[in-house]
Amino acid sequence: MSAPPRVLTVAGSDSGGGAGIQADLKTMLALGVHGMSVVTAVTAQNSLGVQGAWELPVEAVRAQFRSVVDDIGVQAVKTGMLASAELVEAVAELIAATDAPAVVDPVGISKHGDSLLAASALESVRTKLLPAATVATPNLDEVAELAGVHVGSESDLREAAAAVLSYGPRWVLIKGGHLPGEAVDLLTDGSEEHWLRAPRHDNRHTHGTGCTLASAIASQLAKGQSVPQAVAAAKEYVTGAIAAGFALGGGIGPVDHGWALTRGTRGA
Ligand SMILES: Nc1ncnc2c1ncn2[C@@H]1O[C@H](COP(=O)(O)OP(=O)(O)O)[C@@H](O)[C@H]1O
Ligand SMILES: Cc1ncc(COP(=O)(O)OP(=O)(O)O)c(N)n1
Repeated sequence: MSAPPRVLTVAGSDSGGGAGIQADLKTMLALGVHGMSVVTAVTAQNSLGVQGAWELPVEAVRAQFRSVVDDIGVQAVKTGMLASAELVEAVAELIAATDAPAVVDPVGISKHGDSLLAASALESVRTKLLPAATVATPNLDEVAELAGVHVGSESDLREAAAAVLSYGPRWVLIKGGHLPGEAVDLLTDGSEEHWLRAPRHDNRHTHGTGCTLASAIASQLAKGQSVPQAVAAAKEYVTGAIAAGFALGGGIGPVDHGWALTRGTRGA
């Protein structure tokens, strides 16, 4: 039997299982690829927020990456929480030297407002990490932090995309999830433009949306899809996961990574 496509996530651990490494690996399983991980940081996290975060040494991150890439090989890489300038720079160097496409989710703060990236790392994200990205997937807070563009409505998304593209990713997907109304995102490489639209689901249990979308894009790229195809398929997947998001703990519950596998059977 032939091996499935292999996808590597380089991200932080979310003990609550809704975002980070855990979201990425569940997404990869749901989308039929073999998921692998490089842990960059460990968070103590639940539906109420982030109670603690600890970075791994750069050496441990490099060693995990080499172990996976040099033996098993990867068809796509996804990056998430990188915590510090040192980790951002090390990971940027590793992915730039790898042939596989890289989906860079420049994670800054969690939905609860907890910081997952040191302010001192922003310049390394701009100058080292974004240029190594095949697709960068900032949300609106990250666009404001990285590029100084404040998006107040859909009509600002083009300006935001141009600003992020100026740092060098091949494609950018600006996620408009924090805007009111339809959930609209803009994918562009500076010449092609793809608008992705989905109905907004009035569900507060949306923890992990960004991680889930980025790892779904990486999974589809690993299967050989083009960037626009991969992003369209990933948008459909994350929209289903948001619609099925469920309550856990006392705060914001996770999206349902397994929605397409377990449709109608959860809780049965
Ligand atoms: N309530 C919602 N209903 C439908 N789609 C949503 C909703 N909230 C976010 N999205 C979509 O989820 C994806 C992730 O976006 P977003 O939540 O902005 O990312 P992040 O988790 O990085 O803040 C985007 O495709 C966005 O349009
Ligand atoms: C360990 C870890 N990594 C990333 C995030 C942010 O995840 P995201 O998908 O953007 O979801 P929200 O936290 O915004 O719901 C995280 N929380 N933890």
